[in-house]
Amino acid sequence: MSRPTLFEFAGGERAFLRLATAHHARCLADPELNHPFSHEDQHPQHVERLAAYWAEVMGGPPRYSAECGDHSAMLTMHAGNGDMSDLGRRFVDCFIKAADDADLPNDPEFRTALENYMRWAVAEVLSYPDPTVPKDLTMPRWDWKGLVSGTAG
Ligand code: HEM
Repeated sequence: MSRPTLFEFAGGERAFLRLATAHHARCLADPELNHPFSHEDQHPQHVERLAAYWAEVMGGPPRYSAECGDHSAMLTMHAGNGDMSDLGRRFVDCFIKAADDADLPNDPEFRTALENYMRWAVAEVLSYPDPTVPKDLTMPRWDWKGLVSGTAG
């Protein structure tokens, strides 16, 4: 029998929704991260979109690509903000703690894969301090061993 994807192992869409909800709550509670997340024009479905994005990266259905946008659009949304390394560290920290809040499986290999993904993903977001992001970057796919396919960042 083949090993489940990280998406399946986490518990599927409901688990990712719990993770994104917990992560967003932690971002709002952070004294620095709450600023970027406190704009009035915040997308009303931000948490659902974030959950769909992470789920797709971890082997879930391609809902983000089908309904929300592509990887280049996601990076463009974060680009052009100069040095965000402090926010990036805080973002990773919130993500690690949110995995506990959301009751994701406590398996050490699973948690390491999640953490490695988020460190990699934040580094990619931070690599665009200027507004220009290449078009048509493919969605990354992350598995137990790391990056399987998609942008090399
Ligand atoms: C420095 C760290 C980060 C900050 C401060 C940040 C901040 C934000 C903000 C302010 C939004 C827009 C919310 C809205 O108006 O709806 C957003 C959207 C989003 N972010 Fe981040 N983000 C960070 C890192 C990341 C990373 C590393 C990922 C991916 C792993 C990510 C994935 C997304 C996605 C998928 C959306 C929703 C896009 C959509 O609505 O289609 N973010 N982020």
